[in-house]
Parts: sequence; structure tokens; C-alpha cells
Amino acid sequence: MDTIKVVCGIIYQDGKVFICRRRPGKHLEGYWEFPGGKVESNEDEKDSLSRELHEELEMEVEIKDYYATSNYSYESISIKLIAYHCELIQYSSKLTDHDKFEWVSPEDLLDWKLAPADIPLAKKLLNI
Ligand SMILES: Nc1nc2c([nH]c(=O)n2[C@@H]2O[C@H](COP(=O)(O)OP(=O)(O)OP(=O)(O)O)[C@@H](O)[C@H]2O)c(=O)[nH]1
Repeated sequence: MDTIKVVCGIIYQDGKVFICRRRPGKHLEGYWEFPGGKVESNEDEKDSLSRELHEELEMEVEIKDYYATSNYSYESISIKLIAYHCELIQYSSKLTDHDKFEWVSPEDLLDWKLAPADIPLAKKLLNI
């Protein structure tokens, strides 16, 4: 089975975490996710995360430690979602692939309709 490697950021500001909702027309539209995107072949994961956050959100972060990896399998494809802790430097509120964003308390994360591979990352933040 093919595996898609995706990187995402667990981005904090004032104790809250950034999530955004995939816009209509996108795969997984209406689902919330930690932002990021596909890692291109031969691309470093952190470079990829910086690039995606800049392209999709005009967001700059300081990428900190590796956090965790979540694997999720569909019928014909698997997603390997690799997460890094990040600290926000700045963002512009511009959205391209998303139609909404929120800063949420970690304990409220599971109240949002998260994409399937993002759910274990949210649970790990809550130690459940
Ligand atoms: N974060 C996340 N991504 C997922 C999950 N399941 C899943 O298929 N994906 C896919 O992983 C990819 C994430 O990369 P991306 O954000 O660069 O995707 P995209 O749709 O903008 O890229 P594309 O326009 O090249 O398809 C998407 O194709 C997304 O649909 C999931 O549970 N969480």
C-alpha cells in the first residue's frame, strides 16, 4: 500500500493550539487539522513544514521538537502524519486551503471534527 508522508505543526500561542478547517472542494473538506502538508521527495520534514505553513497560511513559526507520528490507513492508501511542536512567530490570517481557523484549548480539541490522522495527536496532547 502506498504511504503519503505528511508533516504538521502543533502550534502554540498563550496556551492555545492552532487548528484550521479544510475548505469546500478539498479532500476532507470540513475537517479540522493541525496545519501542514505533504513532504516532497528528498525534502527535509522541517523545511517542508515551514514551506507549507508559509504557502497555506502566510505563517512563520519556530519549529521545536519532534512530537509524534500518527499512522492512519484508508482502503488503498496510508497517511503517515509527523508532528512537530512549534511556537508562533507571526501570521496574517490569510487562508488558502482552509476556510476557518481557531485557537483552542488543548482540553477542547476533541470537541472539533478533526481529520482521522490528527485525532491520535490530539489525544496524546491530553494524555489519553
Ligand atoms: N492532516 C491530515 N491529512 C490527511 C488525513 N487524511 C488524508 O488523507 N490526508 C491527506 O494528506 C494530505 C495533506 O497534504 P496537503 O495539505 O498538502 O494536501 P493538499 O490537499 O493541499 O494537496 P494536494 O492539493 O496536492 O492534494 C492531503 O491530501 C490530505 O487529504 C488526515 O487524517 N490528516
